[in-house]
Amino acid sequence: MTTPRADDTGAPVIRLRSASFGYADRAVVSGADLTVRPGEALALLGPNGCGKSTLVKGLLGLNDHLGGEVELFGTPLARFHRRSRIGYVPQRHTLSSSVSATVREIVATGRLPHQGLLARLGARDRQIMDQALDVVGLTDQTRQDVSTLSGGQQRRVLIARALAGEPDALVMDEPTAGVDVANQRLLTTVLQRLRDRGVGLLIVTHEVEALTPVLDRIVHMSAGRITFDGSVAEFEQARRADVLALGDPHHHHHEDEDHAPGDGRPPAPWVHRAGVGASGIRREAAPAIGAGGPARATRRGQDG
Ligand SMILES: Nc1ncnc2c1ncn2[C@@H]1O[C@H](COP(=O)(O)OP(=O)(O)OP(=O)(O)O)[C@@H](O)[C@H]1O
Repeated sequence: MTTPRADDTGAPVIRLRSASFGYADRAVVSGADLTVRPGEALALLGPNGCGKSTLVKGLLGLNDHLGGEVELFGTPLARFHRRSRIGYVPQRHTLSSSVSATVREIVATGRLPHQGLLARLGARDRQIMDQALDVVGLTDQTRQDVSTLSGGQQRRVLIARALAGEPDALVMDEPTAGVDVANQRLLTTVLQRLRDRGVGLLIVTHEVEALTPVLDRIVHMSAGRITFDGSVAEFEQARRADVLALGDPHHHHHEDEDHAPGDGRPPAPWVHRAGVGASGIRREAAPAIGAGGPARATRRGQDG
């Protein structure tokens, strides 16, 4: 039995149209248009606090969807239930030191959606887990308690867990943070292989250089808005021309730099997307979303 690696209908794995996300009705990300197709790898860049994590969590239904449309594999977010098709590596390791679990046990949870209730791990499950542990370089640590691992090793456990789920799309929030160069390379090779098999990849990162061989496109955000969406070469051009006010991708800025006011620059010619380029790069605070009523945007898919 073979599992299809990409959506049969050819629908984008992720599609946002003018999507807004936030917390408790405060929009942090506004008017985001973004499409990830099967076999496409995108990096999402931008300064600290611009809303990258909010965007990726939002499209997974992990915070408030305040406007616009979100579709996963062609299905509106509110009606999407095949969660196991999307692997998610959250930002910062969330493996609590108060929970005692081995590396293998954590990775095994990645197989849960593929098992029946109370089902035991079969030979195939074990094989996939072994492969996942191998590609992140943790084969020798499988019996170790995760609380004894370094931050970078814990990130690799979370990556292995996501890989063990055999997802058709992978959303990763800074997967290479704290991971040494050798393992970053390993991860890049794995991501390349997944992409070639039709898996769609959306990767939030501050370390785009390590991932460049995998990437089809780079998306850049600033102050809650997507300000660039283009090829790696176009991004490099834009960066060299300094038309995006990209800043230093490694720069960790302070609280008060968040949502910097407009810098008055003209819209970047590199911004390909209709609606961003056409209206220029908007850097002012996002308009209040949902002012027309309490409409929970998560229901939009059903309403219209
Ligand atoms: N759970 C939350 N509740 C309320 N506000 C939040 C929450 N998480 C993030 N925010 C706010 O949303 C804004 C964007 O944060 P987000 O984490 O999405 O940025 P980011 O681009 O991923 O930053 P970084 O590169 O530092 O990870 C920030 O102003 C932050 O304070």
